[in-house]
Amino acid sequence: MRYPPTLLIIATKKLTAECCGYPISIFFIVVNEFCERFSYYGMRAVLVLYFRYFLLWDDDLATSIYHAFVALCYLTPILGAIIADSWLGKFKTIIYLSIVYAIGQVTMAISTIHDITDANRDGTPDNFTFHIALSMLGLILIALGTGGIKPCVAAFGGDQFQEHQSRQLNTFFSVFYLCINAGSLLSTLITPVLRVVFIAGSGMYVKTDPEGNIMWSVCKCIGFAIKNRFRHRSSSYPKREHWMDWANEKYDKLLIAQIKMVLKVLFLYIPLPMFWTLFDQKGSRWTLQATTMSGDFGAFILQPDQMQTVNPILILTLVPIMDRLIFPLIQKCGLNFSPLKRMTVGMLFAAMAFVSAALVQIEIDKTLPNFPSSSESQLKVVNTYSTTLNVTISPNEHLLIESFGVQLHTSKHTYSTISYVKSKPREGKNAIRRDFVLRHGEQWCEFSRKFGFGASYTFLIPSTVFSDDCESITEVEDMKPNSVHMALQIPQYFLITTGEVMFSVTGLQFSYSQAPKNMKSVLQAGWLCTNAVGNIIVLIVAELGKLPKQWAEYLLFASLLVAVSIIFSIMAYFYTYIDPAEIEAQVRKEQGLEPEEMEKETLEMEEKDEDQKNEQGVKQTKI
Ligand SMILES: CC(C)C[C@H](NC(=O)[C@@H](N)CC(C)C)C(=O)O
Repeated sequence: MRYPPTLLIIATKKLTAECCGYPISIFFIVVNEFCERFSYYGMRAVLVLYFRYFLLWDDDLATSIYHAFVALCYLTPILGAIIADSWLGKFKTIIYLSIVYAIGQVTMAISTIHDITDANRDGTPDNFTFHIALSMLGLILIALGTGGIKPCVAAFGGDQFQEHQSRQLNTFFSVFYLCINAGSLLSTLITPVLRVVFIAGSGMYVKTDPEGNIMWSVCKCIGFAIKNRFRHRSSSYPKREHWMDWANEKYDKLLIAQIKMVLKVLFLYIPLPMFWTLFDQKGSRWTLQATTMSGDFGAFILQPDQMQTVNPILILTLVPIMDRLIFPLIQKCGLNFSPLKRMTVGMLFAAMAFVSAALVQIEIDKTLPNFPSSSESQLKVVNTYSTTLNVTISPNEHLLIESFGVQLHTSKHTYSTISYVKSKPREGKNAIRRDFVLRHGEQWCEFSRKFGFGASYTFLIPSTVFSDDCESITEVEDMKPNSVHMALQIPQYFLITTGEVMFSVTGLQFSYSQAPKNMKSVLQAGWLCTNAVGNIIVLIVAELGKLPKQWAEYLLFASLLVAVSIIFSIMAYFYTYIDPAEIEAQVRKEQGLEPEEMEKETLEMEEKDEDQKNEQGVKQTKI
């Protein structure tokens, strides 16, 4: 059916100002995302330290609450999407939830002021319950804010593009991802929150109206289809093409078609959390791995947690390389590297990253001392006597003996235990050189020592220490310095980030392109939920305990992801890419309805193209 030209020129979609083919409003959206991620990652970077050193929680509790918070941040997008798509629209949802977000950050900041409850001014809060309650409230508000706006911002960005800007729309998601990572990278350096920028662009946005309580209608429609199917379960009723067609009696064909599209994509998401389970271990297992490595890069010393910044740095370089070089090259070679294939390859890269982490771990394990197990004891014997002594230890097969510094002979002599070390010093601590000053009344002496990262030392101070100016101090190396360099983690970071570019950037884009117009935020929320589930899996694995050997755990995760990627590739094989707008137009046509304004515009564009092709030079004006 063709429409008369008078109808075709009715374009109600707001005409957006363009720059290099992109709507100008996009600028405000990507800057907003930059600021939001800046604020989020800036706070997240110090969260575990806050739990550990301010609230004085132990490592396990701090890690669990941290992952629970991250999971909550990626679950709340469902709420944000419902509010946006059914009630407020994306623009207002972003504004209102940003306010919630800002209140959360302020609450969190107040919770860190220990003076509030430190009545005796001893530097320690007197009422931990107050600080814990306030910080939990702050975190919940932040999770609501960040999670709530996250699915809307990506979808809102996508909404700014018109039909003829599909190439720019794809690039937008890459630029969007670049901003996420630039924001997270810079947040470690600077802190102001500049979310005002988003409101500044208000007049330029295409603001699509929410279409009523869409989520409620979706739930009712699905519920009805299931009930109706059950009622007609007898074989005497003819089968229908899709189980959602059992809602035909009561619900609009268009809504049913839209639900089918969303369900198809959500089904495809089922195996995806496994990718995030591996990806999010950068912040936990990989950082712990880095604590047993040397961060001495000569010109600078890298702390284990700083190693994580390699990820956003690599994103900033890899996204343009992939977009401009690798993907076009693959296309030129005639290979069809479709979005779902990219995501599968992304998963395989993440699995390879874990194999690389396992290899590094094996190297590290070779350098680690033998720590006593629960059925063993560790004994250190230091001979400070002037001659060699013979030490006899009664036979005991469970005794693990190590001697340090001075000679130890096992024969007949008593020995003394100096210290007991169960693990490597945390966070790879130990500065390169330390100066010590020993004082006793008026007497003092000074000495200086060079230490290795992750090493542990004992100093034996004899009674003659002040008379020989600290010369007689004996240094005992309890534990050797970390000898495996942190640079060895770079390959695993490179592999996981390459995987991320293929998986995450593509997933973001795919979720937008396959969603019906009124459910774009919902699918973005579904996509973000895969991350939440991934974090919950990390939580469960961390709580259930791990394999005795860390490298084996890395290999287990790698194998699981390979298995999941095979399942995903099979599911992807049966997935047919759709153009939601086309399907919606077709259903409308079948129902004898007028095409939507958007579609009129599409038709207008098509008309234009046709006109140009025919070289008729007929110009159409939009009013
Ligand atoms: C897509 C999201 C689940 C995660 C995304 N994260 C990243 O882009 C990371 N490379 C950032 C890095 C600092 C961990 C996000 O939107 O934050």
